Amino acid sequence: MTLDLIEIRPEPLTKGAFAPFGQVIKADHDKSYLINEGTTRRFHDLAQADVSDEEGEAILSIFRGTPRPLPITIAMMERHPLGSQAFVPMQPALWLIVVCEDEVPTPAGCRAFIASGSQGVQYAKNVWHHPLLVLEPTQDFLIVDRKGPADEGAANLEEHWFEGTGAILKIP
Ligand SMILES: NC(=O)N[C@@H](O)C(=O)O
Ligand code: NI
Repeated sequence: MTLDLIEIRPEPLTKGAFAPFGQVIKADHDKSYLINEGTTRRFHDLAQADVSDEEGEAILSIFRGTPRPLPITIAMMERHPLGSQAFVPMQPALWLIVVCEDEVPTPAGCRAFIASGSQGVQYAKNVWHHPLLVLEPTQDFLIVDRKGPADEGAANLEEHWFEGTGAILKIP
């Protein structure tokens, strides 16, 4: 079966452009102050984890991403109905983000962003996004998201697979 593929060109990640989907996590000087006798600059309160629904608690993990085959094809989107999910890169390499505002995601409704190695994001709760997309052989990310009660199963992961359609990311 041939897929009906559209092309999406990633746009540069900015706070304003990403605002409908969550927050950009970046060392923003305006939100910083010196601590530790002036030896450390704290970039304070850049994003707020939203994980407490249904007895959730915040956890920190590391995702070691590896590239998908080229051309990167977006065939599905996912979301976490019970909590936010933050990705903070642990090395200076570009990476990709794909999100969608629509209640039912479609390839044409997706927006793609290219992020620098000094930019992280937090997807707001229940925002459609594609699983981690990296460009280097391995890219580590610090993840802040939600752990729920043992019996909740996959309650915090909803997937939507496109049927017969998809999007190819045109990487600059
Ligand atoms: N499934 C999982 O833990 N990872 C995804 O949520 C993702 O956004 O990469
Ligand atoms: Ni996710």
